Amino acid sequence: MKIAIAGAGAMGGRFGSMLSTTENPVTFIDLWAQHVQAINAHGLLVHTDHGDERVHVPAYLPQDVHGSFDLIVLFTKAMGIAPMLTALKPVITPQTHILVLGNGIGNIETISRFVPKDQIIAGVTVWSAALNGPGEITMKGDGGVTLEALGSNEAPFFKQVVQVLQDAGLKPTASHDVLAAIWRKAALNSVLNTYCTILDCNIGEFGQLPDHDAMIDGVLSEFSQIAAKQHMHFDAADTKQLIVAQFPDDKNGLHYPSMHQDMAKGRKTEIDFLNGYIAKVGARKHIATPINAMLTALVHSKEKLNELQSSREKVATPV
Ligand SMILES: NC(=O)C1=CN([C@@H]2O[C@H](COP(=O)(O)OP(=O)(O)OC[C@H]3O[C@@H](n4cnc5c(N)ncnc54)[C@H](OP(=O)(O)O)[C@@H]3O)[C@@H](O)[C@H]2O)C=CC1
Ligand SMILES: CC(C)(CO)C(=O)C(=O)O
Repeated sequence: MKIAIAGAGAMGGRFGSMLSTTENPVTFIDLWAQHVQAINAHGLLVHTDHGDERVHVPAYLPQDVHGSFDLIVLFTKAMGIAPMLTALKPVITPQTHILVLGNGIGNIETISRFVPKDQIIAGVTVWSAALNGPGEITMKGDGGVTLEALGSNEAPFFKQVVQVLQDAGLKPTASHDVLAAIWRKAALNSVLNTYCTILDCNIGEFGQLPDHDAMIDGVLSEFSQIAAKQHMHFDAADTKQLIVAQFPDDKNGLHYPSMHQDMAKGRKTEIDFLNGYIAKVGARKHIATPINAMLTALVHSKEKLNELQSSREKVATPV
């Protein structure tokens, strides 16, 4: 199976590195030229629980990729999906399947604008990773993948994908209700990613805060109301269990969520696909979602402050 990782940052780097241990050829595709150059020059430097290694996988800018792929694993941010698929149009054929495991609600709808539903495999992952700089990632802790073929889980290609993920040690589980899994993961991210970003802490530290219970319950109760309105299966108690399961150091306790990483780098976050989605639907359907609306406003305010501070620094730096 010819595999491309489109968006070879933290998670793309992790999945590409692990998949490259199987017999299937892997190609990295990323928009960041310096990152692509570093991977091609020295391999991707990967810090793991078992030491450091260099992973040698060819990397390309989207406009330089040729040929076609059986599977494109999308690991851009939610807002990067449409630009990446637009750039990859020439290498997407009717045989190409797109696997999307990124965070947020609405990714399937975005991808459906580019390929028919039966070419999409959707899911979620609680593996974690951090992009340290060009050509270097950290991938520690434990995780898993939940996925479903939007065509049929009985399709031979889907079974092959599950086997390849299994061979790579990525711990896949085939699901028959991936939308419920996506909502559960989005709720987890709307708690962990958002609070850790606002409070500037990692997941283990958040778990030690005396008020973490009330903070979790506030977000999840509004998720429950919006899910019920949309006829979506959502179990707040089960989601809370999954959140609490991330606190130990050997799970994701030492991890700074991807939103925290984005904020630290002065990038836009995925807040509009998480708490922001709940607040937006709440406003449209006249359901009060004050907690998710306030958290969304706080994260957008931090993004704005980053922007103001960096433009002040630019003005202050002599040329
Ligand atoms: N990091 C983690 O531990 C986890 C992340 N996820 C999810 O996986 C997906 C990929 O995340 P992650 O690997 O952390 O991301 P990274 O920032 O490490 O990079 C992923 C890719 O997204 C692009 N990108 C980064 N920021 C932006 C932005 N503001 N706008 C558009 N494109 C951007 C990068 O492109 P460029 O080369 O141009 O920078 C890169 O190709 C996200 O949906 C994330 O929520 C899920 C589970 C865990
Ligand atoms: C690892 C995890 C689950 C932490 O919230 C995540 O999805 C992220 O960092 O975006």
